[in-house]
Amino acid sequence: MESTDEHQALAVEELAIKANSPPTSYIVKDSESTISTTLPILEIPTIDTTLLSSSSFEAAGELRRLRTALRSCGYFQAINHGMSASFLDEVLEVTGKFFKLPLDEKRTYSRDENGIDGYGNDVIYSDRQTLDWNDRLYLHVLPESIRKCEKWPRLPQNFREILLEFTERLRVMNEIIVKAMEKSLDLGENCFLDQFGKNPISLTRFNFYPPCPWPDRILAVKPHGDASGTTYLLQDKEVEGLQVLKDDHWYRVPLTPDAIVFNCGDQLEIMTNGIFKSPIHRVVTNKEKERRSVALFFSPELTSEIKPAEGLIDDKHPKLYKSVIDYTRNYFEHLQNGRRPIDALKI
Ligand SMILES: O=C(O)CCC(=O)C(=O)O
Ligand SMILES: [Fe+2]
Repeated sequence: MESTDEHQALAVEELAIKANSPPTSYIVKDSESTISTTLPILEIPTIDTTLLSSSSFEAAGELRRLRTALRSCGYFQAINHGMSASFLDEVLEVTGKFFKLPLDEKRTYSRDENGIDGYGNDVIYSDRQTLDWNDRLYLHVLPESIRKCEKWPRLPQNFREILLEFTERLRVMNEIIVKAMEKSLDLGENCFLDQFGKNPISLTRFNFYPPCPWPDRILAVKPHGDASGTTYLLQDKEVEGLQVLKDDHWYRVPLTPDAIVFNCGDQLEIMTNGIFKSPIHRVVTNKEKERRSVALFFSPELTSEIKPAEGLIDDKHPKLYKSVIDYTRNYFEHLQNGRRPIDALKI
């Protein structure tokens, strides 16, 4: 178990069993991050989703809290989102069941060389890359025309049904939240929604993090800002791991039973001319326990031009980002080469 190539061909779940020393390609370089699991907890506000779209007196206060949260750290926890606790349990349960299938079965859904959808781990762009201690399944769900149905697990049997339901619930919630963002910044209706286009893209990432014997040297997901417009995360109920960089310090994101963790992605940072932050976050590993999470990313349709909203730009607030079409195209390559993809668009 010494050669780098050999490690790269393995699923992380296999490495977790076979490696008897930390695999070189997974060890975090000193310059990248100092890993600690004993950090302060990030106080992220709780936002009532239903209240955001109501016309009640309290709605204005909720919109202000939303704006404050997204300006300061780009995160909040959404409650009152209409999904029952038992449904969210099912989402985590089908995720766990999929990753517990035999490796050979999971590999029938392996990602194609140039594709995104399917089962696998980090795509290798260079031999200096640091790999993540994470097996994952990526599936596009919306628009229907871009689904790669052959990568959708047939087991567990209710997997597809749960994925469709979860996506539909979050699609509706995303519209409420994006509209609330427009309102909170006093922008015209649909100013951001129009940039998402008629057929926004939804991409789901099912994450499985096996226990890692070297949590102080290996990260489960290295620091990144999401490529999306908006991200909705269902965290494991018992095992923490997500950390966020705020004012140059790392904080732990608390577990949020029955809540959905929201964060802005890079494309929303661009649309808001940097007012809302796409937070840098990472995931640490756990020595004893495995962890699951499900992230759902909404992005503008591929032909849509993403740009800072006109209403946010004036003499005092110049445009900070160039316009871009298909932001996600070069995202992974930049990221895996240690660059922050959004920096390439800064004016
Ligand atoms: O597993 C988590 O808590 C977060 C995962 C994440 O950041 C991602 O999938 O982009
Ligand atoms: Fe992320």
